[in-house]
Amino acid sequence: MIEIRDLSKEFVLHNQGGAVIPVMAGGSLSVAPGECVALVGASGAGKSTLMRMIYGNYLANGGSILVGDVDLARAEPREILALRREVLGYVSQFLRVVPRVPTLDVVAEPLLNVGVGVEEAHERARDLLGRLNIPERLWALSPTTFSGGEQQRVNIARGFAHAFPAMLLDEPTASLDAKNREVVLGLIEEAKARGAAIIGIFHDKAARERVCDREVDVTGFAPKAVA
Ligand SMILES: Nc1ncnc2c1ncn2[C@@H]1O[C@H](COP(=O)(O)OP(=O)(O)OP(=O)(O)O)[C@@H](O)[C@H]1O
Repeated sequence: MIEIRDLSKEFVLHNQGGAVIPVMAGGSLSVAPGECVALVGASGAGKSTLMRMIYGNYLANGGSILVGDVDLARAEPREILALRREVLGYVSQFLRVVPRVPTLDVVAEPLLNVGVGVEEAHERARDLLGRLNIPERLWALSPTTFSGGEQQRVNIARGFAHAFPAMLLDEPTASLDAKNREVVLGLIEEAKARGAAIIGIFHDKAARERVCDREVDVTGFAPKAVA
């Protein structure tokens, strides 16, 4: 489902004399439906950079990143937007929303975007918000004033609303209490069981060991030392 081949990436710092920072050269990784792969490696190894390239936020310098039949290293912006709507989900660490939109609509929106009816979308949103212990009295309010933990859980509910065939998870259990951490691990397991291919960054080692099938150390994607 996700097939990365011979990926390379370097950053050029135009405001610092055009300094070139090579981050990746020859990275390859493949994730099958129903599989969860954890990206590991020391701070600065390139985990976030790889996730951003897969999501189409950073452009690769070489190689290919196939998600389904779209190559993110070459795709047009409209193809990337369609892929993000239908195929590739991304659960970031922080919620970013349009102000004044009620929480229930924030969570239901990804379903409405793929053509699910309002009733069904709201039903799924209510189910997720309930499971993630967001009190019902908050569902009609915008999450902008919610606590950090509540916003994170709304973000997770939104990220898991549509059954994306491929998902990127950036620290999905960070700073959650034990009860909600358990709910999120359950959502990840359900996504795997329905065939989602998942790539995640999990600093929570126990979570990683429970839901991930293998670890890939992105240090191995670093450019080999050049003389
Ligand atoms: N936008 C950018 N411009 C320039 N350099 C960048 C940019 N983003 C990342 N880098 C560099 O790429 C390298 C990899 O960074 P990245 O954030 O991907 O690491 P990481 O493995 O996710 O680290 P951490 O675990 O600390 O989040 C670092 O050397 C970083 O300085």
